[in-house]
Amino acid sequence: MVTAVPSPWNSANAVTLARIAVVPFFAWALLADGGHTVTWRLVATALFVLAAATDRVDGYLARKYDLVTDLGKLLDPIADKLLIGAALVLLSALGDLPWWVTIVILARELGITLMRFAVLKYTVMPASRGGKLKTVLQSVAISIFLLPLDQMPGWITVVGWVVLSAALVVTVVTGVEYAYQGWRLRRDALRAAKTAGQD
Ligand SMILES: O=P(O)(O)OC[C@H](O)CO
Repeated sequence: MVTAVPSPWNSANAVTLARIAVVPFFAWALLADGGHTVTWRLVATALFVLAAATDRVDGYLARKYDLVTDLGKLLDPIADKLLIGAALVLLSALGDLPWWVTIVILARELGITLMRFAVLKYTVMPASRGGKLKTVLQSVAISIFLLPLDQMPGWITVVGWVVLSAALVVTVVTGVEYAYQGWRLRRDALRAAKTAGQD
């Protein structure tokens, strides 16, 4: 029996592309009026939450309607990184998040993205369960830091830091796991090529 290969131009990937399309609007709302007015911060938070929530929708559509494609596996983490990266850089630029947090997270995300492209000749490395958990934790933490925290009870900032700390731990741990997985893929491919050369 021949199994039909889904087209990469499907509804799941369209949702992923829509997530990328929201990024400039989110950035514009966050920076509007100097970046610290309550209304615009709430608009930016709403846009971010909406876009971040689509991360569940594209995965659901892909699995339910057999729309899992290599393009989707590659594009989904990139869309998340663009949204989360924009939020982190802008929050740090506005003085609402320490730069070291943004640098640690972006270094991991950029490194893993480069590695995903480097191992493409062997396989497409999809998001792991840990990677998905990391994105959820990062998104929840960022949603809290996007809020006009100076106008809100102090405990919300404390919750934000607790979630962000958990996000940082999972970010680093899954980064190391992916790096190990990538290294093993390359090692096994080199071994196989060497064995084939000896035959
Ligand atoms: O940790 P990554 O790079 O696999 O990214 C995970 C995705 O953002 C989950 O949707």
